Formats: sequence, C-alpha cells, structure tokens
Amino acid sequence: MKLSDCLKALDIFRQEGAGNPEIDDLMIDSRLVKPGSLFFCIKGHHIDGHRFARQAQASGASAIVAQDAVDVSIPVIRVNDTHRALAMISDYFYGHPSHELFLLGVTGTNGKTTITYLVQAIQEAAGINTGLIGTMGMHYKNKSIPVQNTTPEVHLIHQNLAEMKAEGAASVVMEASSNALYDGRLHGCAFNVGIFTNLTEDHLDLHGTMKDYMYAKSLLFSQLGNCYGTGQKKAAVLNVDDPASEVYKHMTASHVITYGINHSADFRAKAIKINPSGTEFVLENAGHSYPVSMKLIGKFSVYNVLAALAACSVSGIALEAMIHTVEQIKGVAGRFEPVDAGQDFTVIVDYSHTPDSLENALSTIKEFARKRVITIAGCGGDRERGKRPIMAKIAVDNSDLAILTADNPRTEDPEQILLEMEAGVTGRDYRKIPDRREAIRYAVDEAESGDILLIAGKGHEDYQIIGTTKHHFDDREEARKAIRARMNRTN
Ligand SMILES: CC(=O)N[C@H]1[C@@H](OP(=O)(O)OP(=O)(O)OC[C@H]2O[C@@H](n3ccc(=O)[nH]c3=O)[C@H](O)[C@@H]2O)O[C@H](CO)[C@@H](O)[C@@H]1O[C@H](C)C(=O)N[C@@H](C)C(=O)N[C@H](CCC(=O)O)C(=O)O
Ligand SMILES: Nc1ncnc2c1ncn2[C@@H]1O[C@H](COP(=O)(O)OP(=O)(O)OP(=O)(O)O)[C@@H](O)[C@H]1O
Ligand SMILES: N[C@H](CCC[C@H](N)C(=O)O)C(=O)O
Ligand SMILES: [Mg+2]
Repeated sequence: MKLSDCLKALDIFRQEGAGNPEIDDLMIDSRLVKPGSLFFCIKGHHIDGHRFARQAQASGASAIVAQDAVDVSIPVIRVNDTHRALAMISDYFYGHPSHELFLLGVTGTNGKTTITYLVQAIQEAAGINTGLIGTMGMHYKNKSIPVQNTTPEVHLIHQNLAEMKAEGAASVVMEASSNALYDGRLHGCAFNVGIFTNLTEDHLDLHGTMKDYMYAKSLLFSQLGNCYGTGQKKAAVLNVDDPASEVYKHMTASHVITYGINHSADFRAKAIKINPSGTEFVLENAGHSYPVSMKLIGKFSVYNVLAALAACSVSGIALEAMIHTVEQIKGVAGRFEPVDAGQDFTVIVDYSHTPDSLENALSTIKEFARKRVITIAGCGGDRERGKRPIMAKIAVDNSDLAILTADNPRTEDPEQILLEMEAGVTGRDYRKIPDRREAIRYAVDEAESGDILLIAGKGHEDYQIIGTTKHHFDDREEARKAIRARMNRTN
C-alpha cells in the first residue's frame, strides 16, 4: 500500500519530506524494521521510541510516524499521538478486520483466559469458526502464535484479526487487559460483546488506585454499542455480584446481559455443589432451570461458565447445546490443572497470581480437602508490590503448610520480594525457599497420603524470568520430577 493510502486513515497530520513510498508493514520496534516498513516512534513506559528513528531509517524503513521532531531524510508523518495514529492506520492497513468479525472482548482481574477458551469451545461446537487471542497466545485452527502480552500491540491485533478472517474465522474472542485498554492497544477494534469478570486488586503499579483500575476496564464497555441499526448485535455481559458492573452498565450504550450467583440475573446459578472431580449447579435463565454437571472445579468456574453462556447467547446458540459443550470441557491448561504421576496425594497447578484468585483457589480446595493443604506461592518482580503481603497472608492463613518462593523475579532481588511478602504474615508458621524448584521438591517430600498440594502463580507458564532472561521452568514438569524422585527413593 502507498504511504498516501495509509494516511487516508488519519484526519489530522502533517508530512515533512516529500515522497510516497510503498509500505509493506507497520513496525514499532526498530530492531524488527525491514526495507519497506512504516516505523512508528512510540513514547513508551521506559524509553522514547523517537530515539530509534535513525536506526529505523538505516534498516530500510520507508517512512516514519512521529509526534516529536526526528532527524531523518525519509518522509516523516507528524501527528499529535503516534500510538493513536498506529491504531487508526493498522485498522485501515489490514482492511478493518474487526468490523467483519463477531468480536468478543473479556476484561476483569481474573477469569479472562478461561472464559475465552469456554467461548471458543461453545462457538466452535455450534459451527462458528472462532479465533482466540490471549495470555496463552493467538490460536486459530491448527495455528498458534506466541504473544508477549495478554493483549498484543494494536497493529499485531489488526494483523492477526485479518489473517484469522482470511482463513475463515467468523468470530474472534480476545482478552482485553486493563493495561492494554489504558494504553490504547484496543483502539479501532469494533467489539460486539464485552464481558466483565470481576475487579479485585492487581496492577496498581500502572493504575495507581482501584478506581482508576476500574475506569481502565470500563473502556471496553464505552467502546460498545454506538452504532444502532447496523445489523451488528452488541451486548455488555456483566457480573451482577461485582459492584463495578453497576458503573459499567451506565457506561455502555449497548444491550446489557447479566450473570451471577448472589443476585437476580439473566443467567443465574443456584444449588452449587463442588467436589474433587467437578461442579454441579442449576442454571436459571428466562424462567427455566437447567441442571449442569461439569468437570471444571470451583465457584469461580461457575462464574466463568455463566459469563461464557451469556456471551454466546448473543449469537443465538441454543442453551442446551452450550451446556452440552461445557459439560465436555476437561479444563484449561494451568487453571486448576491436576498433576497425576501416581502419587497418593493431590497436586494442583493453578495460575492464581492475585490475592482474589489465590483465595478462591484455596477456598475451593477446602471444600473437598480431607487432610492437610500445602501451598506454594510467590509474587512476580517488576509488578504491583502491594499484593505481596496480602498474597503471603492468604497462603499462610489458609494452609497447613505454606512455602513462599520465587515467581518470575524479573529484575528484582527475589529475597527482597520474599521480605515484602513476609511482612503480611503474622503468627503462623511457614517456610521460605527462594529457589522454586527446591520449594516444589520440599513440598512434594512433605506431602502425606490424602494431602492436597497447590502450586500457585505460574499455571501454564513454561519459564521463570530471572533478570531479563527466560529460563525453561514448568511447575507441572517440576512436580512430576519431584514425585518420581520421591517414589524412586522409597521403592
Ligand atoms: C509496562 C508495559 O505495559 N509495557 C508494554 C509497552 O512497552 P514499553 O512502553 O515499556 O516500551 P518501551 O520499552 O518503553 O519502548 C518504547 C518504544 O520504543 C521501541 N524500541 C525500544 C527499543 C529499541 O531498541 N527500539 C525500539 O524501537 C519499542 O518497541 C516501543 O515501541 O508496550 C509494549 C508493546 O505493546 C508491550 O510489549 C509492553 O509490555 C510489557 C512486555 C509488559 O510486561 N506489560 C505488562 C505489564 C502488561 O501489559 N500486561 C498485560 C496483562 C496483564 C493481565 O493479564 O492481568 C498484557 O496485556 O500483557
Ligand atoms: N472468575 C474468577 N474469579 C476469581 N478467580 C478466578 C476466576 N477465574 C479464574 N480464577 C483464578 O484466576 C487464575 C487465572 O485465571 P485466568 O487465567 O482465566 O485469568 P486471567 O484473567 O486471564 O489472568 P491474566 O490477567 O493473567 O491474563 C486461575 O488459575 C484461577 O485461580
Ligand atoms: N498477566 C500477569 C501475569 C502474572 C503471572 C505471574 N506468574 C507473574 O509473573 O507475576 C501480569 O503480567 O502481571
Ligand atoms: Mg489471561
């Protein structure tokens, strides 16, 4: 596409330097620039991308988009906000893919990934080809593309939506992280359905206060429903048991569908029974009751299923068919995933990396624990610090034995993170084992017949980030190795 065509996406800009080069792709990282790239200078959280304009030119960039002056000899498009221009140009460059897809976005502190998998499974079973974008990558048909972010950068979103559409997707379900909503990574995405899970403490390093965190998430709902009469169905799917829904309800111009357990809702679960191999409940919808018996475990899983059912009802899929699909789902990788290597105690790997999710995981376990509960927990480095003492307290107070350890210390000192966690622990005994591998071995060796060991925080992750290096590390593999080693010693 010619530069002048790309610029049709912008209403306000100024071109410095003559020329109308061909644009082959859109880039925000100078290290990835190729001949023909249009390079956008983004002011990031850490670095100002304008510093790399010359490097982009040296790598063959055709033109630059910048909000500040840059010293290059290729055409420069000056705009007020480069990131916004990136969103507008990407949407145009890739042919407005989100307008032709049934696009669902999921926001909330916990449950986003799980709900995207549920929605994809329900829609696929109903014959709606569905792509997925989220924490565990971008997936469509047999293709998987790894991601750096739960919600990728805006040009990657539009590019991948276009590819999914070209390969036959009718719908895409994606996670809308608060960081991404706030940073504008979802600008230009025409969502049909916005789903809200819950709002509890996380990411206050970026958002500052819970109120600002709540408003960042509201951006998904204010993007919905401003185009009546287009034939596009739109709905906000809100959790009535979370007070933030009351705010979001007023922020969307679209239809609202509610779900919940504690209050009256369009999709409501009652008579919930949790056991070690699944959960049963009665779904109430439009005056009818439907028994549900699923393999997913816990009250939080009931919330996720209600959200997915409510969201998929927008496409008109029959409720009985949706329930049938949900009942077949075995689980989502790293979310309450059992590890069975023939041991006589239970091991559960779970991606609970927030206070609320850890509390939920432990309260679910308590529903069926007959003997001791052993918990391994850590907190990520270069992430919100306020949650550290809270998570440590939850782990220690709700376990017979808690082991505090490292979880992606990144550029922070793991010992310092542990000290901040320990500040929240009062009066009860716990162990501190900074090396996560050692912590897992210790816990496995301590476990006795019938105990439950929860390894929290990393779920599906197959790495431990130390400094800026990703080392291979998988809680499920480590648990298996530790169990085998223990069995070999005792045999
Ligand atoms: C703190 C934060 O949000 N960072 C995101 C942000 O990067 P940044 O603002 O730090 O970028 P920067 O390093 O300052 O660089 C500025 C610009 O210079 C460019 N650059 C930089 C170096 C160079 O040599 N050449 C060059 O061109 C960069 O490509 C960038 O365009 O923009 C990048 C591109 O979109 C993101 O990948 C990056 O996510 C980092 C990896 C991250 O850890 N983000 C977390 C906090 C996050 O967003 N998490 C949420 C999930 C949360 C949840 O699920 O609960 C997510 O959606 O992933
Ligand atoms: N509805 C829910 N309410 C509270 N906790 C939940 C809920 N669903 C899942 N969890 C807990 O949160 C963990 C993470 O779940 P999931 O990956 O689905 O959330 P997420 O919102 O995608 O997280 P991330 O912000 O890292 O992308 C799970 O392992 C489980 O412990
Ligand atoms: N999406 C979350 C994932 C946290 C996972 C945990 N293992 C950690 O590294 O803190 C984040 O980026 O904050
Ligand atoms: Mg996720």
